[in-house]
This record gives sequence, structure tokens and C-alpha cells, in this order.
Amino acid sequence: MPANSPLPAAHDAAPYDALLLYSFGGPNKPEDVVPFLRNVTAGKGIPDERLEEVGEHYYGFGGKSPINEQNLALKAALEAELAARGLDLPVVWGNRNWAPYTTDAVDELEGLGAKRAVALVTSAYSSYSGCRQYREDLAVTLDKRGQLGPDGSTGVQFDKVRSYFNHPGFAQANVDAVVEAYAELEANGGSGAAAKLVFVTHSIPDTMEAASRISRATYSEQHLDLARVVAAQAAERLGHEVPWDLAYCSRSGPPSQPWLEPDVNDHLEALAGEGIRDVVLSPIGFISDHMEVAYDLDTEALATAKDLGITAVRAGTVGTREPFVRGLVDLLLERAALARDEAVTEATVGSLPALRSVCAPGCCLRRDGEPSGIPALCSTDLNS
Ligand SMILES: CC1=C(CCC(=O)O)c2cc3nc(cc4[nH]c(cc5[nH]c(cc1n2)c(C)c5CCC(=O)O)c(CCC(=O)O)c4C)C(CCC(=O)O)=C3C
Ligand SMILES: [Fe+2]
Repeated sequence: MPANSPLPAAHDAAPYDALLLYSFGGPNKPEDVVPFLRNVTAGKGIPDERLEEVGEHYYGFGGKSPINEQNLALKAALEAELAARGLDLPVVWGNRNWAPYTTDAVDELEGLGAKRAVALVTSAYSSYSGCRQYREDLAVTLDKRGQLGPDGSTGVQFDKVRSYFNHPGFAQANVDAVVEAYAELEANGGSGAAAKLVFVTHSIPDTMEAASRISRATYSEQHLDLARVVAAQAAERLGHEVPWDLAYCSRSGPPSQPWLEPDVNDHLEALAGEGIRDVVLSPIGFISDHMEVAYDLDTEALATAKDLGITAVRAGTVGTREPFVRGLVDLLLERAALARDEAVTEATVGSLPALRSVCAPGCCLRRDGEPSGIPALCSTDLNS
């Protein structure tokens, strides 16, 4: 907002002076693939065969994940939305597993003179992978820099926007994408009225699912609640019923370890067995078309559908869709108002409440009852 403006900003990002767009990261070239996978899997017991297989997925795309360019596009969209609302808040991008790393982002924040930043993670749901792992990475990074005090950072302070799976903007962008996919299905000769809508997300171990319950609803329950809303709103727009299911992709870990099921490929097979010939895949678990979408859905699941004689279309991810980006800015303003101790209405869709903006002790551990021993920021208790 111009310094000489007679009006205060209608919406104010204070006390924040920067936004951290905090993501997973991915390789940019073939030589990056193995070091990237080492970063992702350090100490996680992923079998070598799975790593080689995942490496091949990346090499099949020239060793480059689309995720970094997608995050840059989201950063640009956020900057445009902030500017359009007169909010002067620099956006800094950092990743857990590839450059620019978390520590690079902290350097940049310090260079900007930021004192208190609000983090927006590129994961909409709460679980170890989508919540705590980011908060631990932030704490570990600050610790390595000698900037982790007993109550948090001794340098730039960090807060986090709540998990936003049930924010109206995220839901709206997914509904728009699903409605467009039904049009594409019909254009491809399929039947929307006869189609099954299959929502897809990243599988996680059953133990991680159980530990996510502390978020007020488990990871899978969060998806089911959003799926219900998206399917109902899509049905209203399409003028016919929209039967739906939830399936999972990208499982790893040893075969002996149970993960959330059904796998999307197995599920397509089951649907074919029931006589379903038309499917729309809606990747509500992911916010952009990164490798899980480009390989596990567009390459593998669409090939499975074809083999089964199913006409399948993959709906878009929220990406930089306008309702999503607007919603993210609404969310950071909501977080700012909470930080100022103002009464706020936390906008949600579906039957679940807003998840906490400040995580509870023990939130989203990898496994219940097994504190990681790693501190995590943006919580009421750094050490649990
Ligand atoms: C819930 C969830 C999300 C969604 C939320 C979010 O977005 O954060 C997500 C996103 C992503 N996962 C990604 C890549 C990988 N995930 C892996 C491994 C794992 N993911 C897990 C969960 C999740 N992952 C889990 C429980 C593991 C097992 C190891 C562990 O317990 O941590 C592995 C190792 C090999 C393999 O197992 O596949 C890779 C390479 C990329 C980058 C894509 C790109 O490069 O375009 C992205 C956005
Ligand atoms: Fe959490």
C-alpha cells in the first residue's frame, strides 16, 4: 500500500514481514536424481528396489521433476495476488529436499531483514509428511545455524498457516478442475453420467495415518471430508449424480508394512470388474502436477485404465488456479489476525473444523507414542 495512502490496509499481514513458500523440492537434471533421493530417504528404510524404480521415473522425464517450476509459478501467482490486494509481503521459496534448501530460504529472509515470517507448506493435509516433517526440518535447520533457542528461533520467527484441505478456496479450485475433466471425458467419447469419480492421494503407512488423528481427523478422514464436498458441488454443476471413491498412489516402504489402500491401479481393476467404463481421476492429495501426478497417475494409472478398456481423464491439480491462490492469501491474513490475537472466523467447507494453526504437542508424529526426539517449530511445545 502506498506510504501516503489515507486509509489503513483493509487486510493487514502484520506481524509478518515475509511469506515462506515451503515445499518438497525435486531434481532439475539427471545428476541431481540420486542425491535428491538420498535427501528424501535418509534413514527411512525404503528398499533399494523402490529407490531404483523411483529414480527411473525421474530419468524417464529427463531427470527433471516439474515441481520446482510449479513452485516458482505459485510464487509468482502469490506475489501478484498480494500486490493486487496492496499487501507488501515478500515471498521467499525454500524446500526440504532440494535447493533452494530451508537454510537458503532463511539466509534470504535474513537478507530481507525479516523478523517474523509465515510459512505456507505445499501440502494441504495434516500428517507427518505434510505437517510435522516440515516443522522439524525448520527446527533442525535453525539448530544447525545455531539459531534454535529453548522456545523456538532466536533469529527469524516462524508461524505456519493451518492445513488448508478444507478451506473454501482449495475446494473450489478442485471442483472447477473436476467439472472441466467431466467435459473432457465427454469430448473423448466417454459418459459423464456413467462415470466414477476417483479421488487420489499419496498413500502413507497405516502407522502414520493413526498418528495423524491428533489433528482432529486422520489424514484419510480429511480427504474423505473434502471429497464429499467436491463431489456434491460437482454433481450440482454437472446436473447428474457423481458417485465417487478415494484411492491411493505412490506407496513405498517394505511390502510387509501396511499402507493406506486401495492402490489406484488395483481400484481401477476392481471398477472394471464392476462394469465401470468411465473414470475421472481427481488428485486432491497434491497441489501441483509434480512427479507423483506426472508418473503415478498420468503415466501408470492412465495406462492401467486403457488396458482395462476404461476411458479415463485426469482432472487438474489446483496449481495456480485463482480460487486457490486467493484462498492462500486469505489464509495468511487469517493467520496474521490470529497472531494479533484478534477474533477470526476460520472459513471451512465440509463437516470438520479448521485444523490448528499452532500444532498441539505430539502433533503428527511419524508413529504414535514414538516422539522423534527432533524439535518442531510452529507448535505449543517445541520438544514433543
Ligand atoms: C503425504 C505425502 C505427500 C503429499 C504432501 C506433500 O506434498 O508434502 C508427498 C509428496 C511428495 N513426495 C515426493 C517424492 C517422494 N516421496 C517419497 C517418499 C514418501 N512420501 C511420503 C508421503 C508423502 N509424500 C511417504 C510417507 C514416503 C515414504 C518415506 C517417508 O516416510 O518419508 C520418495 C522416496 C521414494 C518413494 O518412496 O517414492 C520420493 C522421491 C514429492 C516430490 C515430487 C517431485 O519430485 O515432483 C512430493 C511433492
Ligand atoms: Fe501437525
